[in-house]
Amino acid sequence: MIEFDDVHKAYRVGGRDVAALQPTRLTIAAGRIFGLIGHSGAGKSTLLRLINRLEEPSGGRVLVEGVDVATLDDEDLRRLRQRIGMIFQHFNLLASKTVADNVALPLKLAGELPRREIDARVARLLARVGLAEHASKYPAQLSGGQKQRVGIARALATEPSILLCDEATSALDPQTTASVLQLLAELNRELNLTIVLITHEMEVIRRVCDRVAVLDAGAIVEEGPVAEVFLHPRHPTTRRLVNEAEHLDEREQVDDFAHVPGRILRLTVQGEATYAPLLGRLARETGVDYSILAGRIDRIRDQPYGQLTLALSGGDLDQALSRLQAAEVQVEVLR
Ligand SMILES: Nc1ncnc2c1ncn2[C@@H]1O[C@H](COP(=O)(O)OP(=O)(O)OP(=O)(O)O)[C@@H](O)[C@H]1O
Repeated sequence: MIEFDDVHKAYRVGGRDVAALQPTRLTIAAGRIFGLIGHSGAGKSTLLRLINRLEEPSGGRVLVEGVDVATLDDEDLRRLRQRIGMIFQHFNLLASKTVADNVALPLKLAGELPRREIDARVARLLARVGLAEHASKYPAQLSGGQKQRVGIARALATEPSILLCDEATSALDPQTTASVLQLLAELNRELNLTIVLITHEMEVIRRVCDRVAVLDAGAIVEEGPVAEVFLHPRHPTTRRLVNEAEHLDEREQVDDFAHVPGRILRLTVQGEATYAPLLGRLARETGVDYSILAGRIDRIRDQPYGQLTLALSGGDLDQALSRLQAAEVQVEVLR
């Protein structure tokens, strides 16, 4: 578990303090994938780097597995960092070393394992991330996705319980992003690894995270289970981030529907109910007509969900609304 207990951070710039993180309380449960999202400059990297003390807090306490990281001496801090792996947007691999030597590096620096065991662990890790045949290549000979897999193998070399991901997929194309996120989700399950990832893309959060915190101007403005935050965003920044992911413009959408007659509703369905023949039945039983104005059926991590914007007209509208509510559909009346 990682806890932020009233942690704040200001950087000293040109003789004055610039606040990067407002006093923050946050708990990140062990074994889960926790996402931090926000626009550029929101304070995501600062928050992440406080966990392994790459940044020192200006106040408050950061607790990792119950230990206040500020109290650690150099030796204990070194051990903490072995338990916290980290991967980066631009991979940070050493160009002059082979893939295998990059992965072996943290183990050589730790100086705790004999050469034979290091080699065996590196081979195991490279096989796990799908790079067994690339062990003696150099980073320049790899694709972006392969480089990030090397980064992941290196981060896992010291068998950490926590993995910090700093915009780990931001330099990758969508397909490669999906496969790297899939790998992170598998590692989370196999190793019971706690993953904290930062991103500016809601899609990344939707695909892999269990919980999410939204950062805006150095403050957490919304925090909760991904399905809750993604499907029912409350803060304007969260709504903007969700709309960016959906390629929607909230204002435009309302204007688009101005000429559509009837009541306009947004329906949200989660789990197996997503696939139920809901609308046909509703139309038959209540006599309402429906038209679908916008919608998406997809998954949040492994859970299906559907979100549809509908116009309903004719028939018994009140009965239609109460039937929808009874069918475990969340209904928002937009107009
Ligand atoms: N070392 C530093 N010295 C001075 N100011 C800093 C430093 N690091 C970050 N800042 C400032 O702190 C604020 C938060 O930065 P941070 O990098 O944590 O945000 P971020 O959300 O990770 O942004 P990005 O997505 O652009 O990396 C910004 O205003 C930034 O300019």
